[in-house]
Amino acid sequence: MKTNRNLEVYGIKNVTANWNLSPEILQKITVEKGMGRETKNGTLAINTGKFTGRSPQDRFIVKDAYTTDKVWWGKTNKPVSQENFDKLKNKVTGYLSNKELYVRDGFVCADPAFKTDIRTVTEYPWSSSFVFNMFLRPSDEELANFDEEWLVLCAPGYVCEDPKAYGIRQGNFSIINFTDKIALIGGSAYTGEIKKGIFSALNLILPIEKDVLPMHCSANVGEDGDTAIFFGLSGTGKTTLSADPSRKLIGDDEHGWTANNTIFNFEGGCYAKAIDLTEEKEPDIFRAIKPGALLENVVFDKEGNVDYMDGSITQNTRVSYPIYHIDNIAKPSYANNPTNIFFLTADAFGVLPPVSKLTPGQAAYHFISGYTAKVAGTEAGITEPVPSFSACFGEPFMPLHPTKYAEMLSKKMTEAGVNVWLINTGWSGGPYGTGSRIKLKYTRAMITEILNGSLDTIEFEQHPIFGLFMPKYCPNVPTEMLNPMNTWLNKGAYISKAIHLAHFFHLNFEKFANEASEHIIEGGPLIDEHHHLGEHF
Ligand SMILES: Nc1ncnc2c1ncn2[C@@H]1O[C@H](COP(=O)(O)OP(=O)(O)O)[C@@H](O)[C@H]1O
Ligand SMILES: C=C(OP(=O)(O)O)C(=O)O
Ligand SMILES: [Mn+2]
Repeated sequence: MKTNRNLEVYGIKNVTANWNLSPEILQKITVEKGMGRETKNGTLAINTGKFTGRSPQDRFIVKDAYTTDKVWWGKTNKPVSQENFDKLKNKVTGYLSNKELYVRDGFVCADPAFKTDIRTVTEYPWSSSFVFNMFLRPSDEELANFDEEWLVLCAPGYVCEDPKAYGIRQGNFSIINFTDKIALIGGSAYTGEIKKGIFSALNLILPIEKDVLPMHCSANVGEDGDTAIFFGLSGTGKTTLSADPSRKLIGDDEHGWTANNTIFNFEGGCYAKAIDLTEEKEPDIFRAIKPGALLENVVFDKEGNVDYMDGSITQNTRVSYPIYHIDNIAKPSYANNPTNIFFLTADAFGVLPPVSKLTPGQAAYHFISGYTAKVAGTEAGITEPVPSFSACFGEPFMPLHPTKYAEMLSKKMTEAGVNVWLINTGWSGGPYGTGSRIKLKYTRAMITEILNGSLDTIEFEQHPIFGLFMPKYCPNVPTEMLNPMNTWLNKGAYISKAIHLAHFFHLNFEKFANEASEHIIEGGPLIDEHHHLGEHF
């Protein structure tokens, strides 16, 4: 059934709807309305207002017959009733009525077998530019056959005045309704809520209905067709490290792994961090910032020169652009099974080795644990790195129990015979504040050498506390940094910090211990929960 172009069916009345405007026109409108400005090279720059990052505490899922038994309810997936959702949706559609709105019909999932049409109705013109950049852009034919499956309603200007009466926490909210297939966003203009809302929806639908493993990862593919994927929480390097001129980019944030031994991108664009961006360090991303891209919360002077070092609005300055702003891309955005999987973690303690190889048990353990330090900005209230565990390297977006995803991943990894690596893109030489962040050029070199097969013949040594296997040598990387203990002045301090972190791992894993098999539990740190060192020490 084809969808017609009538917003009244959603309860949005008497509007001037601007349908599928081009990025050029949206940019013109945004500037004319004083909602944004052009930087020196003609890129549109806007401010997202009060929210410059996602607000995970205000993310809800409607608890109903479809979701009740499927969702892993708790702090991450908070329930809201159908009744409250309906009331709030009425408020939002009432608010959006009598306005000039921007509607975009696009889709997600680059593999045609999973194509899902999405209509996004936004209050602001530049939100529609974001959607153009980030979702997949239908051809004329696809547009003519557009068959709306999901609806995103994005009303940043609507702030709920009486949140308690609607079962929500505060004025802003992001709610997913799986039965009505609606993502309802109010009170926040942060564009990441739009993409991560639909991602969260796919993270339940795809594994349950389509036997596809959804992954919070970036992906690229080499000339020989060898695919690499990079899991990691926000700020760990998915976008940066997947933009590698020698490999074709598949996508920077959200992918599915199918039962047919392929992986595909959900999106049609990239959403990169812009803080401290330089052309020298990140040439592909820097050059992707041209007309069509959308800069968020960056600071620039009267002439429009952007100062990427300036984090005075937020550390989470961002830019979205369609994937074709990157030169070397896979077309369409899919490829065969990965041969290498990288788990990216930004360890704020300076404990984890910059590169290590994981056994299957360790891979499952670290995937379920999802250790990283949250870096400043992407989530409200985070201003300096905080150690955290986020199951599947993406807990805020995963509606199902983490072991569901872990089981699928384990099975696929074994079938595909893939190598799994843990890459610490965070600190070495001591904790955040005393040590320094591992240089991007060294992290890139480690990944390049792994992908070239240089580490296939290298000897590994086992980390005494984490049990991880660290290469003794890696071309183009200083040898002394490969074992993190060497980078600390005080070895005793290193060992006690490592034990401290191992203890955090054990504490966090307790909640999964009942579900996890012996072989997964053995993939954890070698010391037991009472700080006793194992035989390897
Ligand atoms: N060794 C490193 N590896 C990866 N990124 C690094 C490294 N050192 C610093 N960075 C910076 O960390 C940030 C990583 O962010 P990004 O790639 O956007 O992460 P994600 O896509 O996982 O959210 C970038 O700003 C990058 O320049
Ligand atoms: C856009 C986001 O993703 P990431 O930081 O992982 O790129 C986000 O988490 O808001
Ligand atoms: Mn990213």
